[in-house]
Amino acid sequence: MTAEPRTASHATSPILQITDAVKYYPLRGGLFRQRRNVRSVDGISLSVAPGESLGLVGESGCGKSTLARLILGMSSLTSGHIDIDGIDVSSVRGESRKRLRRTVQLVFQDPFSALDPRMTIGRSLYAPLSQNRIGTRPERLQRIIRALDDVGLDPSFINRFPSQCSGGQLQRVVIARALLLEPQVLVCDEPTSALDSSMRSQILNLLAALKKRYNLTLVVISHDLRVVHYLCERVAVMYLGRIVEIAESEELFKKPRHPYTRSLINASMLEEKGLVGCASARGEPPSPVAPPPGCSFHPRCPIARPECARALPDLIAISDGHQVRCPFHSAVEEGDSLANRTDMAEMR
Ligand SMILES: Nc1ncnc2c1ncn2[C@@H]1O[C@H](COP(=O)(O)OP(=O)(O)OP(=O)(O)O)[C@@H](O)[C@H]1O
Repeated sequence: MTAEPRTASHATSPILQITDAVKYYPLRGGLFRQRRNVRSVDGISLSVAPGESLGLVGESGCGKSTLARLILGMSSLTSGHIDIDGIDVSSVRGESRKRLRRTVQLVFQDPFSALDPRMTIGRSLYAPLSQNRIGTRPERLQRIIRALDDVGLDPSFINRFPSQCSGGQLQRVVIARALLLEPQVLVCDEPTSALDSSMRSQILNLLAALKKRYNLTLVVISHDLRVVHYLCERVAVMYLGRIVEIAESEELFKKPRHPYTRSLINASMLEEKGLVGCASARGEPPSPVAPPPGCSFHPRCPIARPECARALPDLIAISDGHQVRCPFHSAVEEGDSLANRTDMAEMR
């Protein structure tokens, strides 16, 4: 691995600004037909600088993909505001939706389902260019060849069908398709979870190199902490629709301050030792339909006190760029940290 993936860039104004984003899905039915909601995203505020990479981590169901869909304008906000490069994502229609597509693109999790098996790679790549009326036919072909070259594939892939490609090659095609409209922001939802470990490193290296070459802003969603540790300058930890901790990647993995972040890191290290299936924190995550009162992590928290059940703690700044939603954060032990592990180096 040669590229230096993580470099900080905070001086400029944000390209992505999320302000108090809420997404509730109404639940119908139930015994007394009462109105209830799944609180998928429950008041998230974030800003991401141009060229920065932000990781979103948390257990399954914490709202990572919902937040990604909101950023991409694929789902509407219940309340709050999302702005990408001056585009108000919540009110995009017609031409501004096209502008949004040219600004932010999604790298899908599963390359096998992301591409139509009946279409050649060339036709799959041609479609977004013709839909957005970009260039003449020869210019579109040139763009496709350049995008394939960017991801390390030669022009012969234009005539191949997905079934004639490996999983790693297909993920490269998916990344090429995301790059075709020259976006500034790439949202990568579990970009390597469908790949084996050797392919995973290659795709991570490719994303890091592309970020550097095109000054891309990355929002990386992953349950694999090593992926965000490798690719991201900052990491936000989500629990039940809220951010519980956010910090520069190195700081977060060396000095996690929220008990939930600590337990995620512990679980990640146990999984690497082959103890798969171990819970990241004791018990199951509570239902997002009826989250516990106060701090929603308190029923599973090893350092919970009676007052944790009473009021939702604020996200408080404990050092420059490091915020944590726990007033008892100083009781969280540092212990062994993911950032100190030698096997983290193997990702590079
Ligand atoms: N369309 C929907 N209707 C109702 N509930 C939904 C919908 N989409 C997501 N949810 C619920 O919102 C919560 C957050 O889901 P989301 O997929 O965003 O979590 P996640 O962190 O991305 O999980 P995973 O890692 O498993 O994809 C879950 O409880 C999920 O069941």
